[in-house]
Amino acid sequence: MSYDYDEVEVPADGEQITADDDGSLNVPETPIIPIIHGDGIGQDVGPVAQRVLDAAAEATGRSVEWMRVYAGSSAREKYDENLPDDTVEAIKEFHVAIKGPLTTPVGAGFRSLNVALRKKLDLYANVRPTYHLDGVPSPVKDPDAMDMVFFRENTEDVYAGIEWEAGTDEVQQVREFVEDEMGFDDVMHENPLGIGIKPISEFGAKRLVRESIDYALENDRDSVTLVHKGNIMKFTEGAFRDWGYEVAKEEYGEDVITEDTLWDQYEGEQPEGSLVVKDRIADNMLQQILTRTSDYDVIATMNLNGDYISDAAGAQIGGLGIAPGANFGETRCLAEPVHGSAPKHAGKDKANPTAMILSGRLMFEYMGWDDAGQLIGDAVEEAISSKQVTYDLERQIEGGEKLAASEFADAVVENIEELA
Ligand SMILES: NC(=O)C1=CN([C@@H]2O[C@H](COP(=O)(O)OP(=O)(O)OC[C@H]3O[C@@H](n4cnc5c(N)ncnc54)[C@H](OP(=O)(O)O)[C@@H]3O)[C@@H](O)[C@H]2O)C=CC1
Ligand SMILES: O=C(O)CCC(=O)C(=O)O
Ligand SMILES: [Mg+2]
Repeated sequence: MSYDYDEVEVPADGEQITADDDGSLNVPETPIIPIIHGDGIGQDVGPVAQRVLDAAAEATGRSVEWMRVYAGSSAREKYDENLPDDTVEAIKEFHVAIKGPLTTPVGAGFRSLNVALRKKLDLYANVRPTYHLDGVPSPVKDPDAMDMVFFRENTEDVYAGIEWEAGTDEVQQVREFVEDEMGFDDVMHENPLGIGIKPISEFGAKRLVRESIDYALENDRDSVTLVHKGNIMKFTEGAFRDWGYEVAKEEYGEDVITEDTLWDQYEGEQPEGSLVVKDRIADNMLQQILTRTSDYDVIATMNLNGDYISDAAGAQIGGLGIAPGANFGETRCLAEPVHGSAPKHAGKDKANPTAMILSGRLMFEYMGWDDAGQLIGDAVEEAISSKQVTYDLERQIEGGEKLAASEFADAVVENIEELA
């Protein structure tokens, strides 16, 4: 196969992951995997996570040929742009990739490159499994009760970036349309004001909810909860809830029961092996994850709610340094931690690489490398439970040994070699 990239060097060794028409992946023993190290602490956690993933691959008789691709500051240096076509094309072509965080300026400047990647690659499900690792300090009494998997719609909502800046002709045009043509003539305060639009489609909602139910059924989970603010945003978040229930009722037959049916037919006692689909209003849900943690399992929600709730849930299992994630589309995966580029900690070799390492675990699992994934999880847990931790956990663990990001990765690699 020949590739036509401007700046990306395709490794001479290694093979491409390919996909069949039925959506199954063909993963060679030496796959080429694109990696974006990321901005800010991405410079620290990206390369060291790569080292841990190498060790796990090697310990299970495989190897990864990494292919550096660029976005954010690294792309500005190489290409003088934020998100080169090379990067998008490489991830498209090679199917499975991993990235560190990318910085987005607040209030002005370019739009999120993270969102752009998800949209351009149609990675519609942002999946964030949130579970407690042995030995990780947590602000809650029973951190093990947190074992949720967040499915966040990744391509629409106010996150899609349809908005107009205060003082522009465009915002005035939209204002006049909304007031004069649509009849909302007594709703907005006087200028200056900014306006944004929140698109939520049946297509987007249904494919996300479908993905979450499939996951729940395959993994013997007890429930999928649709999280929305549909009492207020009736035709967007309320519609998401309604479309979600439609998928559950129309596409899964008796495999799935709704919470209403659970009460009407089973007096609230969930039948063994069943999957219940329920819904909760988003503000209530943010307290329920703390007060009734074990009642929730798989969560399906829209882009902005999913962003907020996954950081909040991450705090319950020890903070953002620990929380992994991955974006999925048809035959594609782009793994990335929940956290951002944490600029104040950048370049100090101190940020916790666990979230990036465990995102790599998700990527390996997507590739069918479950044994390598398990090894990574065990090796990380072993390091943390023996109190070898980075600054974020050390400040909460009595007698903890504070390690640099690279030293923590060394400890995990050592554990991988011992456990293998
Ligand atoms: N997917 C992506 O690429 C994302 C990008 N971003 C972008 O990142 C930038 C910074 O965002 P910000 O709101 O500060 O959120 P961040 O997630 O970058 O950081 C917030 C805080 O979380 C803690 N933290 C985050 N990551 C780690 C880690 N690996 N190890 C230890 N602690 C960690 C730190 O807390 P403390 O200082 O208390 O130790 C840090 O100050 C923004 O430009 C934002 O747009 C944000 C989220 C996701
Ligand atoms: O794109 C960004 O800068 C922020 C995105 C974010 O917070 C997230 O996806 O969790
Ligand atoms: Mg976020």
